[in-house]
Formats: sequence, C-alpha cells, structure tokens
Amino acid sequence: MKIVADENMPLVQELFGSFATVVTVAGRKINKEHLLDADVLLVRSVTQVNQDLLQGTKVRFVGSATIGTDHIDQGYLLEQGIEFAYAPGCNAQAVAEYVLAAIAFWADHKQKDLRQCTVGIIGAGNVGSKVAQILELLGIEYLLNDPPLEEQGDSRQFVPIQAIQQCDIVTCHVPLTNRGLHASHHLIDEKFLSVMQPGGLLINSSRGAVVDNTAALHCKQAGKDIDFVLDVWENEPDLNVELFKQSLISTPHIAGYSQEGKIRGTYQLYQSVCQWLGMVPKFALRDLLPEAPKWNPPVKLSSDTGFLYQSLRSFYDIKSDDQQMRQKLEEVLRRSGATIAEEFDNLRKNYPQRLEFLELS
Ligand SMILES: NC(=O)C1=CN([C@@H]2O[C@H](COP(=O)(O)OP(=O)(O)OC[C@H]3O[C@@H](n4cnc5c(N)ncnc54)[C@H](O)[C@@H]3O)[C@@H](O)[C@H]2O)C=CC1
Ligand SMILES: O=C(O)C(=O)[C@H](O)COP(=O)(O)O
Repeated sequence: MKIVADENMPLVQELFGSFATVVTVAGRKINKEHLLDADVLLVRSVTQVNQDLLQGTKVRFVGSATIGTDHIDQGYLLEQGIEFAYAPGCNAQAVAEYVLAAIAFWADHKQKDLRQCTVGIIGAGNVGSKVAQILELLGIEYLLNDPPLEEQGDSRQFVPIQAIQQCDIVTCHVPLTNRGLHASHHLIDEKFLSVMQPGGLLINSSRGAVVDNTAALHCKQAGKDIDFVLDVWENEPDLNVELFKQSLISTPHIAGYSQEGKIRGTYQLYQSVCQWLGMVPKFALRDLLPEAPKWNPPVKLSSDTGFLYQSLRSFYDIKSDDQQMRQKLEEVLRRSGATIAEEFDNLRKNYPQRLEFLELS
C-alpha cells in the first residue's frame, strides 16, 4: 500500500510506516504525478483535493488531519466512492487557548477590565464551546451565536448576530461556507464592522474569508477604533500586507498549532485508515502525547488589567508569534528574494513547539 502525506504531519512514518510505504511531500506541491499509484492521500489544509487532483489516480481514501474541510470537494469524493475522513476537534483546545491569549494580551495592551467585557462567540461547535468553557472558568461574560445549532434544538441559549455586534470582543469559529442559509463567507463585512462597538476587538481564527479583509482594512483606514487579531487571511498565503500591518496581532494560521493538536490530527486519521482496512490500531494516543505543565486559572479576575497576560505568557505568549511574523515579513518587504507567501509558509513549517496548558474536559 502506498500513502502520500503532507510533510507537515507529525508521526506519519511512525504510525503508517508499519503497514504502508509513506511518501511525504510539501502540502502545496502535492500533484497528480505523486498520486498515480497511491492508495491513500493524507493532507492538511493547504492541499486542494478535487477532481483536478484525483482524476486518473488510484486514490481510494482521502484523510485531512484538520478540523476545517473547505479545501476538500467532498461531493466529488462521494460521487467517486472515495472514502473520506477528517479530524474533528483535534486542535480545538489549541485554538481556544490562542483566543484566550489574544484576549489577555488585548486587555493588558488596551487597559481593559475583562470583568466589564462581554465576548460574542460566533459558532458554538468544538472550538467555540471550548472558548466558552475557558471564559466560564475565568468568569468572563459571553454570548453564543449559532443559528444551525439553534435550529437543531441545541439546549444552550443563543442570541442573534445583532447582539454579537454589540459585544466588546467578537471571536469567529465557523466553517467557511459559500452557499446556503448560513453561508459564512464575509459574515463579518462592512456592515457588521460599522455597527461594532468602538474600542472593541475582533478575533478571526476560523478561515480568512469569514472576514471581508478589504472591509477590515477600510475600517482601520477610516480610523474606526477596532482592534483585529487575525490568524487566518483571505487568499492565504498571499495575505493583504496592509491589513497585516494594521492588525493588533497578526499570526500565520497557527492558532491550532499545538503539538497535541497536530498529533491528534494525525492519530485520528490513523484510526480512520485502520478502520477502513479492518485493522486494529497498534498505537494508543496517550502514548504519543507530550507531558505538558498546566496553568492554574485564577478563581477570580483581578482589577489589574495586565494580570491575565502576565500570568499566561510563560505558557503561551501570542505576542511572540506576532513579533516573529512581523520581523520575517518586514524583512521580505525590505529586500527582494523570498515572497510574502513563501515566508508565511516558512513560518508555519518552522513554528516552534507549543504545548496545551489548560486542563479542559
Ligand atoms: N486557525 C486555525 O489554526 C484553525 C482554524 N479552524 C477553523 O475553525 C472552524 C471551526 O472549528 P470547529 O469549532 O471545530 O467546527 P465545528 O464544526 O465543531 O463548529 C462550527 C460551528 O459553526 C456553526 N456555524 C456554521 N455556520 C454558521 C454561521 N453562519 N453562523 C454561526 N454559526 C455557524 C455550526 O453550526 C457549528 O456549530 C473550522 O471549520 C476551521 O475552519 C479550526 C482549527 C484550527
Ligand atoms: O484544523 C484546521 O482546520 C486548521 O486550520 C489547521 O490547524 C491548519 O493547519 P494546516 O493544515 O494548514 O497545517
């Protein structure tokens, strides 16, 4: 059996190498030639998997070690009888910790008393629910918006998007969809931004195009007092450089990049491939995960606006991710050679080890 996998998937040789020949390729470079005699294709979010890539190949199983699936043409896979698996929830905790770190940094930087702030969470699935769990631990008020879950009868209390627009902090955790009643493409548009609270914070760690990046830039250029924390960008890896410069925190799509999140992603696909082949998995997830020191959240928030950031930063300092990206991209802007897109991907490939620091259920 031959497996072609994205080179940025940890443990892929260790897990799949005992029953298959594993060939690793840079995600953006995977092409039909690599797949002509491959049985299984394992990708991350940067490989577009569709008819163009798969037609004429032997691939019978596609796995994506990610939560998001907007890069996969699932309709085509279904039509061709190609098995598909992904990794729901694998890095949800990492993204939620990123959001916590962003809020803590903003409160410190802008002297905001989080006891007086409400967070609007758009999308209350795996990530949004973990964000809510963390805010509850800290006693920070939040509101949930998730029309699809509300329609399905989820028992939590939801609010309309208009109520989210009034929140001090808005954080997006929806899949990127272009069609249907709940399409999320440009969910945050010029209108949304125009009614957002001045002095507010918008965090996007879902997919770039959930926020209209041109509208976000116009909002900054018009002098509206809204801070942006952006981990994901329209047209990645070719991001809007002006918006990157104007954002309070800019990171290269690494919100989900904890060691545990990446390992869980590969492992969930290992389980799916084993099941597809009728094999019993040989490895257990608990033996693969690193031991990480844990942070004790404060029982009560303090009036000191910098307290949370100071307490968290030895576990995860989001500012250092922002500084790293600014330094590298500014170097690219000063000299010719590598492009912004190449440097964006380099930052992701060489992202330092980050461990999850909260005990969440
Ligand atoms: N920056 C990063 O590193 C990462 C980004 N992501 C992104 O975050 C997204 C969310 O992840 P999960 O929470 O695990 O997904 P999920 O599928 O568990 O939850 C998404 C929720 O959004 C809701 N939703 C869909 N359309 C909506 C709309 N128009 N308005 C409000 N709610 C809507 C759904 O009903 C669902 O409950 C992923 O699809 C992925 O694109 C995920 C992991 C890492
Ligand atoms: O899980 C997701 O969805 C993500 O966005 C991933 O964390 C992104 O990582 P890559 O797949 O692009 O390495």
